[in-house]
Amino acid sequence: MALFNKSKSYQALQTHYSEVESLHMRDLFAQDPERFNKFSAKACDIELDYSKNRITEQTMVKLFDLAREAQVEAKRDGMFAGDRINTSEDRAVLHTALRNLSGEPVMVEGQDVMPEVKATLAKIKSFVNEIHDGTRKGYTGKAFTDVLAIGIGGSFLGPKVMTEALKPYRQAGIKVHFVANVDGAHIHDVLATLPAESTLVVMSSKSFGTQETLKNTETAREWFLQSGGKFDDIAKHFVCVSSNIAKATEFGIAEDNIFPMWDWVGGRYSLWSAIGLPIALSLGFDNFEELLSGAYEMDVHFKTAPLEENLPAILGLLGVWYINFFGAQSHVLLPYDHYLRAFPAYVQQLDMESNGKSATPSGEYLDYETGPVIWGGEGTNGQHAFHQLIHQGKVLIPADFMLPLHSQHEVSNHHAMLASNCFGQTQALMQGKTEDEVRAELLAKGVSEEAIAKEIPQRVFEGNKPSNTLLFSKLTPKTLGNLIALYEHKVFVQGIVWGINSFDQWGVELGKVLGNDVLAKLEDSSIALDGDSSTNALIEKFRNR
Ligand SMILES: O=P(O)(O)OC[C@H]1O[C@](O)(CO)[C@@H](O)[C@@H]1O
Repeated sequence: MALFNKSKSYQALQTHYSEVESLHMRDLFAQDPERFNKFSAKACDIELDYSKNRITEQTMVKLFDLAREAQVEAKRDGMFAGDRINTSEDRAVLHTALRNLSGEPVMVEGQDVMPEVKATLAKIKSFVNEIHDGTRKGYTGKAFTDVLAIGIGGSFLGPKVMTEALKPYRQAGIKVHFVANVDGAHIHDVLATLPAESTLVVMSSKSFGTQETLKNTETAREWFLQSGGKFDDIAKHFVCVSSNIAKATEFGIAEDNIFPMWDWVGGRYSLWSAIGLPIALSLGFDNFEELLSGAYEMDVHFKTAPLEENLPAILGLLGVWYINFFGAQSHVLLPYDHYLRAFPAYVQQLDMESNGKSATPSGEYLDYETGPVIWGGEGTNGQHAFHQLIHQGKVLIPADFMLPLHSQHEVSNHHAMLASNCFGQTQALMQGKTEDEVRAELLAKGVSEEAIAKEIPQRVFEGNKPSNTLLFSKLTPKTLGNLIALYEHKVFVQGIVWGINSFDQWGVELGKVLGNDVLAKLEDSSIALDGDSSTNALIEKFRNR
């Protein structure tokens, strides 16, 4: 198959781009009162308004052609069917099996994985229920009051962000705390607040080989032993989630306390597996199941809806439009929902670790851009911080706005104010403010012509800045499942279009290897410093601190 930028549909889009580049959305809206209806779609609980994009009907036709030429539909079906699409690691990619509520088998190498998936869910359910009803107790006979969840990357962000997003659904009587960073300040501060006799430690590491997680777990174990726990009590207080059962048992975790996961679940796609145990501990198993069912709903939509109505396809293709034709290098996520404030950080790993690639699986280097920088933060806070650059900076930053129609807490008219800011921002980004409007405003204030001439360039908003708006009724576990799966599949669509493997992450390996080499040098000053002069000097400074 031709590389993305050699394909017929890419060439067609390039010609089309030169025809539409100068169109202003302000005019497109004025010319077509049906624009919202033409460019909006709904799936599950999510309504997507993508009318404020620099597109015409022809743009979308051509983008769908691009997806078809890249065989997005066939490859999507391959992923759901267990094809080994993570070629560099020779693995299937089956996070969708973890929320497969269809009752249909999912085969990997001739074996149905669903019985194992269901057995693990049953194990999570009974474990969580026993913690919540106090059947499982700590070493002094007290019921558990706290959970210390240790993990990093996909073994941290999913559980952390979901439990934060679903705060109103948390179970009373149990608090979940997260530690990821190897910076001792993190675990120090968290441990200082925890009662050892009623704290359950959940260590999550797919590989059971991640330096930060292993160190934090060792530190937690020492703390436990120094706080009154005996060696034999460890089994009551420490459980782990891993696909590396051998390493976990070698580390001293009782086999019964290991929740399995599988190599066909990528770390950044793993919150649906036992990696989600802290979510179930925080919210209760039923809410965890609701999260899974929301993701399943989106899977069904992604699998069955024609591309023209397919939310992940639409979002993915619009991203490609801006990255590869308009030269956008970043994409901003703007949840207008306090509980979703960490959502950009979650999607940052999902997207950047998946699509931060520069070669095809068959070994060709790419001469076009792939994954963008993902960033963002909650509205309205960002409006008083970084939105300035999106409105008037020299770079084009497509935005996704997100808003629940109902707040978890209807306090006074806060929610209407929040919504008005969200919608008002998308409107301002789209329409901008013209020279004439600025002039009229300043003339009315009695400003001189000379001053107006200087002021105009500073006060004009070019507008024509693209945004999507995603509305949902309320941030429930199910809707959050919809939303996360939507972004997972968006990333998949883009990866297919760009012809990359979205499921490996070789780019993080070199840093790990060099980090270990440096650690040895920091801890043993007899090791010769044989690196570059900068790294040698930095090590020297640390040795001599
Ligand atoms: O669950 P593990 O194996 O500890 O890995 C944690 C994270 O580290 C990474 O492998 C990157 O270093 C991520 O992909 C993963 O989510």
